Amino acid sequence: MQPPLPASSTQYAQQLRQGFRWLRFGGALEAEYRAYCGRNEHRRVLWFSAICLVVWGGYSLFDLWRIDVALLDVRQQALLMSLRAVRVAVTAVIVLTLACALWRCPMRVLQAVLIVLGVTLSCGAAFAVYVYKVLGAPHETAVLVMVMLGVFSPFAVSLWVQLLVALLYLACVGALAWAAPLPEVRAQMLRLEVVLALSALVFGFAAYWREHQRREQFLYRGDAHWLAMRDALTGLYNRRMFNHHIGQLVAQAQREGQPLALLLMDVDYFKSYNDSHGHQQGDVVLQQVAQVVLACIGRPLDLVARVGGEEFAVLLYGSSAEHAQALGQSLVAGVRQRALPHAASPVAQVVTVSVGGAMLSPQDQPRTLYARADRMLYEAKNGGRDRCCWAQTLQA
Ligand SMILES: Nc1nc2c(ncn2[C@@H]2O[C@H](COP(=O)(O)OP(=O)(O)OP(=O)(O)O)[C@@H](O)[C@H]2O)c(=O)[nH]1
Repeated sequence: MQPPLPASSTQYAQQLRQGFRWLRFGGALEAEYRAYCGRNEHRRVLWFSAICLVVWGGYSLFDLWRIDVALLDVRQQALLMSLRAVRVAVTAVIVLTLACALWRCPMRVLQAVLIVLGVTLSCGAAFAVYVYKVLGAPHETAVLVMVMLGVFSPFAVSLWVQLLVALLYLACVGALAWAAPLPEVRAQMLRLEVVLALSALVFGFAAYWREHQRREQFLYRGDAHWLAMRDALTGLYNRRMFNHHIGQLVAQAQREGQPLALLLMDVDYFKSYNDSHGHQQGDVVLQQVAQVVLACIGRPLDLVARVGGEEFAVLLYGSSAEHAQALGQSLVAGVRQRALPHAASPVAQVVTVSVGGAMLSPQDQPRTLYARADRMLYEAKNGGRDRCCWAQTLQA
């Protein structure tokens, strides 16, 4: 359980200070951001592809109804058939995207399908305009700007991928202009190319700021979340998180019949240390002590918190009494071995700690377990400090 957050507060704050104008974070933050973005993507893509299906399907049905094949010559009929084949292919890609979102397929697959959808949908729409122009049928070029909106809407892909799709789209319109059999069709496709290039610029700019804002929100949220859960000096959990976890772990241990140990640790004569070495140096000692504790625990469910000024708590889930007692001794020895000079301490010439520990009993509440460990801590203090005392009985 320690630490559950991959990045530290300073990493979020540092990235905010550094900026991210290329829409990319450094180190592990980028992976964390992508995982954060991926949480609700399936639902968004589901809605997006459902809307695409309605719009694209609606236009396809409308075209089936309005164009009379009998009035076309053989070449025109072949062109219309190829458009219908394109319409079916695009509809299939939309349905595939819908299915991927519905069955919550892996993000990588969803992203790949969205790219294919972006390319086929936009190029399919450009091809439709081309065919109508060649057939002399009326068409609405504004639909293509809507397609551009569709290219820049999907949330699951980055802006760079969206721009790539837009470029492919523009290349497709350019190719159609080049292949156009009539000069007026070519001119129409070239005009379209200019309109689309301008709209890609506008939509791309808007998409840039949307992603920039999203990334900024992620960093602020990450920083605030980290600070709400952690002690800023040591990076350990704070008292609030400790209270939350002890309640959960006590309930879980009692439900599953697992042992749970609580150790409370307090730096000895810390007031004298601050008085003689200064508060800043005192802060360094607290950080060193936190490192000792972190070095001593290693199992995934072990939890360490700074629960007071110079007081730390360790929760060991599933740990035997022997293991917990040995760990208490290691904490005392570990801090002593750091050999942090403490000339004002009557116990030793170095910083020492006292530890009190207790095992959870079946009738315990979080507060009774805490009270028992706290009594042991006082016993360790009264017994001369620089030691670990353990509750002999399970009763509070
Ligand atoms: N440097 C520093 N000091 C702190 C911090 N939080 C609390 N303290 C100090 O910790 C000291 C705790 O003193 P006491 O509670 O009297 O305990 P003690 O001097 O360690 O004595 P014993 O616990 O009986 O051994 C106080 O002087 C606080 O000002 C902190 O974040 N940094």
